[in-house]
Amino acid sequence: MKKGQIVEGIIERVDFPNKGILRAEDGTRVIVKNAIMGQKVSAAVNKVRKGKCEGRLLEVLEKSALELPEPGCVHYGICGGCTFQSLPYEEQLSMKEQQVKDLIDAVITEENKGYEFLPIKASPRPKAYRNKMEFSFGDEYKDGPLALGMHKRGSFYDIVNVGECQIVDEDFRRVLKITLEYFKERQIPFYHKLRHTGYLRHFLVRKAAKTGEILVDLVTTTQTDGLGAETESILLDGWVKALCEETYDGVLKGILHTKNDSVADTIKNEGTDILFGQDFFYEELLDLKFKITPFSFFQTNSLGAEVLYQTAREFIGDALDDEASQTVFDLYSGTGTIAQILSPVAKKVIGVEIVEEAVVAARENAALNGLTNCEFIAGDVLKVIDKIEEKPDYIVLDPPRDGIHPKALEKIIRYNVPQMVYISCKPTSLARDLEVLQARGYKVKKVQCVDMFPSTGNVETVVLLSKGEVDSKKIRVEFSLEDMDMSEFQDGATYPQIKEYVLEHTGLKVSNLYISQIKRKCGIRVGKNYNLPKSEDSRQPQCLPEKEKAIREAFKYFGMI
Ligand SMILES: C[S@@+](CC[C@H](N)C(=O)[O-])C[C@H]1O[C@@H](n2cnc3c(N)ncnc32)[C@H](O)[C@@H]1O
Repeated sequence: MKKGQIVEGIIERVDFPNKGILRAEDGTRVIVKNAIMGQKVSAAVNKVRKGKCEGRLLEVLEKSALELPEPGCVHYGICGGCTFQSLPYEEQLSMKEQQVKDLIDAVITEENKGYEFLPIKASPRPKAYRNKMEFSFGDEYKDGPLALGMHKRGSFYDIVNVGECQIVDEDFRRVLKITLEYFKERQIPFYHKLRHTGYLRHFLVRKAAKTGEILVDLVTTTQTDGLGAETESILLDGWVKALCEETYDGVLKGILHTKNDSVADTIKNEGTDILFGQDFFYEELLDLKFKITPFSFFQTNSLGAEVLYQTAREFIGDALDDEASQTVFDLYSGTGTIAQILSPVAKKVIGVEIVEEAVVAARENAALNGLTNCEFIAGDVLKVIDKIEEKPDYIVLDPPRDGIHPKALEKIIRYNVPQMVYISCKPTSLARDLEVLQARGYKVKKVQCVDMFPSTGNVETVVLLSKGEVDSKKIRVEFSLEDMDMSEFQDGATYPQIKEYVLEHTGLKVSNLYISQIKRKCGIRVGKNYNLPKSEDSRQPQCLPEKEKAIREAFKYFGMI
């Protein structure tokens, strides 16, 4: 198989999250992203590495028998947001369930083979389920009119207007439409990612499912020279007026303006002004109230989150015997949702979360809910757990997509608690961490998927882990980092892994050359002659400071520095 070759075939299956597998005529398996099981497609091979072949979807030649006659959204196929909109919801659920089961079965040890894989739980709303969207400004095609919506499928630059988006409700669509029309009429320039010029970048909308409260945030650069006769404050005042006039009274709680001049294509908080109202809103989950600020983590499907937390609570309920005397650790606690849900059944809950703003919100939320046995600590789990004096009887883990840092996982395992619940939003990282946990004596008891992201390839998984019959308090378990399979993380963290991490966390694309430059700066071994200049005085492009920072962050994550 060669790069550039065109292949045709039927998609045999789809691996997590959206990797269609096509069997080419010569028997080679080609990964075709965004294809659906049963579709006949053509693809252009764009990567051939170590026996793995990837292709870019060119055309769907024949629909799959599984697909609906009409997809559920007019933007389907163009918008990069939803891959599985054309599959009936039941099919989406069984596909995700199978993908997670396959990933877990591939790592499950012989003695854990009898674990219970419970049927997937559906999102209470398969449509209009999101409480948060990050829309981008751009043009629909080169030098086309202003657009505000999602990235086109497979494009880093082009934006598609998503005025009829089905995974949000009418209020999202209304504020989106008002905002696009307002800035389009005034011909306000969008931030051009290649030229680094322009003003409008992103539009963040959050709406609570239970309270109906809305918070919006316009993210711009500080480049106000393109605003013509209008000064920035007149322009923004007009936008606020337009939103307030056309949005129902009382539900629009705050209109914010965030300035961000970073090269990375992610929403960052470099200073936020309140243009109207307040910079927070309230949501309710399982009879508890939560204050949410623009940049702190909160599950994006509120009703689905209730199902997720209920599932975790049921698993924990099975495990906590003498509830009133147990100390529970909620690691990676965000705004403290899980801690507060567990508070009534524990002596004390300690949450650890890296985002300071989320910790402040968690404390406020606990007070708001009248809970007095929750403590929240700001910092990296890896470091904070060395400083906590109390020992947990029970641990709940809800890490970010990359899973748990191996050194943090080691420290967590050292607590030797009899039971843990692991909530994961990325089954591939979950499977990796389960391998370590099993090797350290944890048994996988139960696994259940909860669909929080209908029409997309993502899914949450809840796992109950147990030390089995072993009385953990009497056993001293010795292990060291040398015993662990750290190959994925040590200076062996591969270039593709570093690139993926940087892209996922900052939106920046970095080259092998830049990674190797920063490796050298950090004193990390670089493969012999890897991207060395051909001669001493030859000039190579130098890594921009922002990309250097992102690469260093990745090195830190992988424990390389
Ligand atoms: C999937 S969220 C879970 C949040 C919370 N449990 C919930 O359900 O709302 C993961 C959280 O881990 C936090 N986080 C990421 N890396 C961390 C680290 N190294 N130490 C502590 N928290 C971290 C993120 O900021 C985020 O709030």
